[in-house]
Amino acid sequence: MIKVAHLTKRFVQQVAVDDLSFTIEPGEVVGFLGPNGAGKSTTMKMLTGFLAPCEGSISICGFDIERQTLKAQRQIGYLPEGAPCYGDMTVGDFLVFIAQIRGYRGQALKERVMRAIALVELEQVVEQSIETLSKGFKRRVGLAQAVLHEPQVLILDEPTDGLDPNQKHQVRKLIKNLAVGRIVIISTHILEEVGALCTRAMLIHQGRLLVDETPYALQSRSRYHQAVTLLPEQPLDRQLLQSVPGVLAVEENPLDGSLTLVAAPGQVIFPAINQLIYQQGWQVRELEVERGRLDEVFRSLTRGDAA
Ligand SMILES: Nc1ncnc2c1ncn2[C@@H]1O[C@H](COP(=O)(O)OP(=O)(O)OP(=O)(O)O)[C@@H](O)[C@H]1O
Repeated sequence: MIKVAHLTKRFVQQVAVDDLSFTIEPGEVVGFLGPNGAGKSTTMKMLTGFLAPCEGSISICGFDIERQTLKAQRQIGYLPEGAPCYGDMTVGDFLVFIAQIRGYRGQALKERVMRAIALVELEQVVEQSIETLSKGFKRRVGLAQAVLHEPQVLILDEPTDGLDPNQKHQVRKLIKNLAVGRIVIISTHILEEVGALCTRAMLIHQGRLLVDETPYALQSRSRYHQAVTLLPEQPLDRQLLQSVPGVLAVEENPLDGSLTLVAAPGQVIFPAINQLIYQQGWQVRELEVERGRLDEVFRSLTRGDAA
């Protein structure tokens, strides 16, 4: 378990982290969200013991990060932002080096390195120098060093930043596999990642914890929660659509000519819309219900508008 109480970090110019408190249980995958400069990386650096807090306490699996730093750090695998590695080393040599730093020798070292290589599927590049790898493989090498000692806690700073969609998919799959029974904290600017990967979303803004809930609950704050979007094959009677009970607004999407019917808060409009389409005999090519738009929720919360 991770317990954070009243965590605060001040730099000369500003407060980067401002009185954060939370606990995280094994099995949780927590997404740190927030605009640039929100304090996500600073929080991660304090969680991993690389930066001392000004105030507050952090306990990692029962070990205090300031008083029992090494014991706490043994529980943690950390992928820093950008995943710096030694570029001129081969992947294999780098992982052996990390295993040695972690205190492994002989057969145990060999086994750890082999297991990490297998876990993040690095077999084909073991002999290659790190600087010649694609971004996706570099990130995987970063993940391999983070999981080598099989830590209970994984802290991953923007693990899919800059990757192409295939690589993103692969790294997310890896993280999901690694998450079983562990605590995983990732920071990300990619909102879809939160829905795809996380069991819990923590939105940090100006160093403060603004929201701490499931990704679904976060989506439900959207104006478009339960909205129905339809792509008609003919012009539809908008007034009729607008008059359906629970419909708050009808919006046209000029890019594809589809219509989005916004539901009033707490209303479910899909069945009534579906019925209306059937009754009127309208030809509709696509019809879908939205869970909500995370980018809109993110913007409204971090700009201070009501969500
Ligand atoms: N070593 C430092 N010295 C002074 N200020 C710092 C230092 N590290 C971070 N900051 C400041 O603290 C604030 C929080 O930075 P942090 O890197 O934690 O944000 P972030 O949420 O990770 O941002 P991003 O999404 O851009 O990575 C920023 O205003 C940053 O400029």
